[in-house]
Amino acid sequence: MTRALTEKRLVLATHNAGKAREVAALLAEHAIEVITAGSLGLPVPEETENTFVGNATIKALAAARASNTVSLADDSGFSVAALDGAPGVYTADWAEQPDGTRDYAAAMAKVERLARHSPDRKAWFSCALVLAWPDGHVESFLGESHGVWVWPARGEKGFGYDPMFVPDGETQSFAEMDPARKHAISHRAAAFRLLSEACLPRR
Ligand SMILES: O=c1nc[nH]c2c1ncn2[C@H]1C[C@H](O)[C@@H](COP(=O)(O)OP(=O)(O)OP(=O)(O)O)O1
Ligand SMILES: [Mg+2]
Repeated sequence: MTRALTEKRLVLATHNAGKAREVAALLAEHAIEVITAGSLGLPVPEETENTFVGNATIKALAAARASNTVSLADDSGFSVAALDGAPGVYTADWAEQPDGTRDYAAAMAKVERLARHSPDRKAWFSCALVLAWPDGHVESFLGESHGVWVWPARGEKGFGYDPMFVPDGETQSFAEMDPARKHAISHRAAAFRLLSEACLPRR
């Protein structure tokens, strides 16, 4: 049985500020407040699964158990058809530098270098959203946004790989468009729509 989300506050189990901003905005539309994992000093669990839903489940359950509060995790990534779906669940790893910081310009350049020889420019973002309760119950949702990768990367808005992705039917990259536009058509918005249909009681 699907479990409804009746709480008005939940823990957002992410340490990524770009994601936190987008998910908090989606929740605010339903008058749900967010407690950040950072403010509770929650540990960053290892993402050992090979699916987005698997890794989001690890992060959501760890936060729910540690905080004794219903928690929402987002695991997401960028996939390129010519690379058989890579970097996929390893999207964050491709940006990781030896000193632990992330360099997205370098990560995007790596994608371009490996994919430039293929005429197939199809790419997509995926987002798994998992809600977890302290008793171990979970609800999972997967959203995608399909389009093409472009080079050179363009735009300053958004975060991560946004500058090299143009969704189908759009001319601007995710990093060029108004945040409200990304918000309406993104993988994260698609997953959130499913979550909201399944778990958010209609008022
Ligand atoms: O809308 C997006 N626009 C651009 N890039 C994006 C997007 N959504 C995810 N991404 C990238 C960021 C990160 O390189 C990877 C997710 O990795 P992922 O492990 O899920 O998140 P994370 O480590 O940044 O934060 P955390 O695990 O604490 O939630 O995909
Ligand atoms: Mg992560």
